[in-house]
Amino acid sequence: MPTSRGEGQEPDHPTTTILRRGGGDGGGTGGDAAGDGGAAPRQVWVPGPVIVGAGPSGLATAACLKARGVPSLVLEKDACVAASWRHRTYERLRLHLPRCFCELPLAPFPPGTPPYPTRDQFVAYLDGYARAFGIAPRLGARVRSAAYDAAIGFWRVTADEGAEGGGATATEFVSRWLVVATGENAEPAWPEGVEGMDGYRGVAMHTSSYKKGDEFRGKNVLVVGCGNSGMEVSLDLCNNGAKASMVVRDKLHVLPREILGISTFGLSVFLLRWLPIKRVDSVLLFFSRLILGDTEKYGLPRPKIGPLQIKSSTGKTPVLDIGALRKIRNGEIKREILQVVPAINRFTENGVEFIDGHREDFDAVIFATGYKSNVPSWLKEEEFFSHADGFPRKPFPHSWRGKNGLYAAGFTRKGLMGTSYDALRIAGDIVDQWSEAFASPTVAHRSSDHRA
Ligand SMILES: Cc1cc2nc3c(=O)[nH]c(=O)nc-3n(C[C@H](O)[C@H](O)[C@H](O)COP(=O)(O)OP(=O)(O)OC[C@H]3O[C@@H](n4cnc5c(N)ncnc54)[C@H](O)[C@@H]3O)c2cc1C
Ligand SMILES: NC(=O)C1=CN([C@@H]2O[C@H](COP(=O)(O)OP(=O)(O)OC[C@H]3O[C@@H](n4cnc5c(N)ncnc54)[C@H](OP(=O)(O)O)[C@@H]3O)[C@@H](O)[C@H]2O)C=CC1
Ligand SMILES: O=C(O)C(=O)Cc1c[nH]c2ccccc12
Repeated sequence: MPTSRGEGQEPDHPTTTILRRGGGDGGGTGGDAAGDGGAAPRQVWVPGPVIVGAGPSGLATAACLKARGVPSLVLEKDACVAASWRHRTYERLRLHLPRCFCELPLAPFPPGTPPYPTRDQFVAYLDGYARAFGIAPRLGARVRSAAYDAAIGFWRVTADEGAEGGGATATEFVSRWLVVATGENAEPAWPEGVEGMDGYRGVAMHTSSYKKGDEFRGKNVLVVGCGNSGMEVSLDLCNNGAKASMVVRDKLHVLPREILGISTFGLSVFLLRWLPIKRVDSVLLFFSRLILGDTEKYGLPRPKIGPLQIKSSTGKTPVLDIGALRKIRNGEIKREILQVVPAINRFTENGVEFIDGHREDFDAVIFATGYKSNVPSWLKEEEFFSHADGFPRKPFPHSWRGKNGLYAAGFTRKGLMGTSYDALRIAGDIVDQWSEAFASPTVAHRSSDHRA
């Protein structure tokens, strides 16, 4: 194993070693010198990969590495693992794909888990997963920059720690490998060009902050956006006695969650083994019409291209209906169909003005306008990751590996199945290099000889 030049082991992460502390006090091992205003960040050498993000993708990658004897250091900005699921989803959320497509490698869901696990069951599964593989991420470590240092052949990853207490401490982690696992849904996407939000007297929020419908009982709520979040939040509002209206700005595919008792997703995966994607789309649309009726009649016209083709080319997930469509049909969820972008022109004091000029009062406006990657805000690399959207430039199945030890876990636009694929591929690739490092004196020498 490559050896370190550092002074001592970090107590909570035995895989890391302090190389140098801020302010140039090369000899100290305590935390005293770290984070002095303006001082260089303290440095920690990480023998295995640095993984950014302790969601399903980061945990799965760390577990696959651990199972094959390679340590890693997971950096997580929040105070817990699975923070997106725990803190940025609503209470009644269930996985919309059956559990067999959402399991992470090497660990099935516990017996008794229902076919579509609830959010709390999924979070408990992820907590147990981290425990089972002994993954103890460095929590409260927000990565603010990462760059490859070609001169030494290592990644320099800088994280701010302890920001909650006021004074953030910067630490630079130095590693041969960097796994980006910050997620496709790292930040809420707000529509641009909607003015007047400051003067709006009601509640304006993104679906990532929506928890439950009770708070909106009896209220008039506008949901902007009609993906799975918009549909499910509208349904939850409706089930909790709120009056929901939904902005639908474009055509979309709504599919039943199940067809003939089989999950629509499972059926798709099965059919794709035998048929081209276009034919599978035809089958799905045939059954969807049979089960849901003609969605155009309810103001939800379908795009010309099929749902799986759209998912595969743009990443846009079809809506898997869990009951909202019936509410739309019954008029319990009102549609504000507006084909123009942006659909809302501006906020008024008590509601919104739509692009066609009509105004309506709303007690709350919930943006279900999706998410974006945050990779461009911190990764100083543009060959593998696109700066425009923060995704790898190459689509699945080539999206997992870049150059110089850079990897992406969970950017396949294929949900948790994509996460498992990435984790296994990435771990396999790093394990091969790790084994070579043991065998080859050159690589081992290069690692151990590094002085930051
Ligand atoms: C509401 C919702 C429901 C979904 N349901 C399903 C489903 O049923 N089935 C399915 O297959 N997929 C589903 N998805 C897709 C979803 O993206 C994945 O399921 C999964 O959460 C992706 O895991 P991840 O680890 O890649 O990202 P995340 O779970 O988002 O984890 C990323 C982690 O990185 C951390 N992080 C971000 N930036 C930094 C930084 N700069 N420094 C340090 N840490 C950072 C975050 O705090 C977070 O903990 C759903 C998505 C949403 C939004
Ligand atoms: N139960 C579950 O498992 C759930 C899973 N999810 C998953 O989470 C991910 C994110 O889903 P979601 O949050 O719905 O995001 P999506 O990106 O899937 O959907 C965003 C929606 O907002 C619309 N939109 C964006 N900007 C505007 C605007 N300015 N005015 C009007 N409409 C706008 C989009 O329209 P357009 O299409 O025209 O761009 C689209 O309908 C998906 O992968 C989804 O499948 C989400 C909820 C529940
Ligand atoms: O939940 C999501 O958004 C997913 O990405 C899961 C998913 C991947 N491919 C699909 C095709 C149809 C519906 C959901 C998905």
